[in-house]
Amino acid sequence: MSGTLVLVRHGQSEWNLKNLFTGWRDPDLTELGIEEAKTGGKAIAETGIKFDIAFTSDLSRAQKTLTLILDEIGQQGLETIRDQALNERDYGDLSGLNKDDARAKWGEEQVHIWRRSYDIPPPGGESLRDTGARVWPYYLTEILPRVLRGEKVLVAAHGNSLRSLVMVLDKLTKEEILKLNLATGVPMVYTLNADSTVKSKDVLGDMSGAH
Ligand SMILES: O=C(O)[C@@H](CO)OP(=O)(O)O
Repeated sequence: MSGTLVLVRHGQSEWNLKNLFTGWRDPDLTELGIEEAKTGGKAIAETGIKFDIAFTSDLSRAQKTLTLILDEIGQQGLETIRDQALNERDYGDLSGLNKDDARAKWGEEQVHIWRRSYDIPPPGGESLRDTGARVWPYYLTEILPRVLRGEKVLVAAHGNSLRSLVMVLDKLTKEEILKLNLATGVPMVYTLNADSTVKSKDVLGDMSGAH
């Protein structure tokens, strides 16, 4: 029996809007972010999926996005597990800095490497590989077994914690993951085979504007 896994990045946060590195800091959603979460929820509602459980991180922007989605799909009160294993990549010393100021200081290329490379961490923070080293075991032990039992599972998390998952699910190389950006509030619907590989992937929205 194959279940369903829906991954969604939180809606725009105050610090996304201000163009600040966020990581484990905890800004709220913006008005636009609230709308994005609702739009993502409406898109899920159209599929008719009813979830058995939801997972989210320890950070408000992901938790609020989840609440807004659950409102839209009429599943308020769904059992939800919060865990910091799903938190955003820790941006270390860059947390709270403006991304354009960082480019001016360290150069466009270096900042892109810190933001999107697989194994080069920002100073004092986590690389995508480091992030995956906590997200992936959590997925394997807590989330995947439920999907393989046929449950429908919703995960509301973050740009880079989800990139680390998508990298493995979609079998992306280090080069391919460098180019992958996830849009805020756009759900990705996966069905899995019994061997845990991906059977289908459906993106409910537009990822092309993501940066
Ligand atoms: O600041 C962050 O924590 C992340 C997500 O917003 O930014 P980036 O897209 O640069 O990895």
